[in-house]
Amino acid sequence: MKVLAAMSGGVDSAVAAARMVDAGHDVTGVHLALSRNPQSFRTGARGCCSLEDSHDARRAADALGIPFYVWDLSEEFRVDVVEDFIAEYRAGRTPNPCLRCNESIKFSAVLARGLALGFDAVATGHYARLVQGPDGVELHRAVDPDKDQSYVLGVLTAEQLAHSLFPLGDSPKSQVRAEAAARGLTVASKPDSHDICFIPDGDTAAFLDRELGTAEGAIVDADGTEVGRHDGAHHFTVGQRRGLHLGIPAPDGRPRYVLDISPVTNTVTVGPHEALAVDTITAGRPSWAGPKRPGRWRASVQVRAHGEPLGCSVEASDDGVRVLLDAAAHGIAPGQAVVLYDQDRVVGSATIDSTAHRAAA
Ligand SMILES: Nc1ncnc2c1ncn2[C@@H]1O[C@H](COP(=O)(O)OP(=O)(O)OP(=O)(O)O)[C@@H](O)[C@H]1O
Repeated sequence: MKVLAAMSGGVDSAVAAARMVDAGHDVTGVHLALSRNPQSFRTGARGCCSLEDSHDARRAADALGIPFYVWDLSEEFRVDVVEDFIAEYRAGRTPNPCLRCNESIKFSAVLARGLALGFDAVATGHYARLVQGPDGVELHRAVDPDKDQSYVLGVLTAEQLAHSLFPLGDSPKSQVRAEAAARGLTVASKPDSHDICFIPDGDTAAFLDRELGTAEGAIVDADGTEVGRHDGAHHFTVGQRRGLHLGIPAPDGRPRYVLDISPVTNTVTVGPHEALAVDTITAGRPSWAGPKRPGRWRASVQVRAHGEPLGCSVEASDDGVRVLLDAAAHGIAPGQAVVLYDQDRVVGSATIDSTAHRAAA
């Protein structure tokens, strides 16, 4: 097979590419330049699009003896990932940019280019497994639960999965690092990336302040009483407890959590933990990793990256899904994805629009 290995300059994608070479595929490495302002060698700051990363990816490709290219997808990334991220916060929602990047860059723009150039598949260092099932290729959780990235891959369609390869899904991270060292790859000890790649200093609030500006507004209790002030509703996420700096303590002395963000009135509503309880999720922009299931069916749902799977029933329509949780859950934020699983297998995903409590309806 002709395989395009997406090489970030990190240890995972270097080992993924190496395994593709070992498997006898005709492998070409590609590094994506995603930022117009790559971090300089002098700052030492690291993002997925820094010059160091591009250099590391090239060195890994050289060590593997494979051709290597850098593709500039910074405009697509700016529009589809960064602008979407900013717009979502502007709308009072909490986006997941890694998921959007997988959806529109790595397995869309890159895959489309790769297929047009005669490649059969894109291989990445994501931790997830592809399993051949009765209806085609299935996406499953990785064996290493701490590294499992099936949630951020939950947006991939059956068509995209058919042209994807995840060579690391069966391996624990420790094994991947040891393998990189044994192969003599210089990235073997490079630290894992954690933050949002286009915010390398990790200060999301400052990034959003620069993009959206600051705007003072009210923090109110559920009955509308003002209990504090904020300087930008985009600093908050539904379920957040820290950083509220309420002027007036709650009468019962218990902590308050963000219940709702209204961008129209620039108001943040807070309340006690139990007021966060919801058991019904309405989500749009659905995508299906296999055939869409009619009627009401059982699944487990993950509502945030690294969240626990929750038992639920699902009703799917053309424009979204309704998820009926078996038990109420707390802090489910609009803008995040619901990823639906059948055991370890991803069935599909959608983006949370609203939540409700059936008993309160
Ligand atoms: N700038 C990039 N260019 C090419 N591929 C990339 C880039 N960023 C990420 N990828 C691909 O997406 C995969 C997952 O990206 P993620 O940001 O989660 O990296 P990671 O788990 O830290 O992996 P790595 O150790 O390879 O950086 C990478 O393993 C790689 O295959």
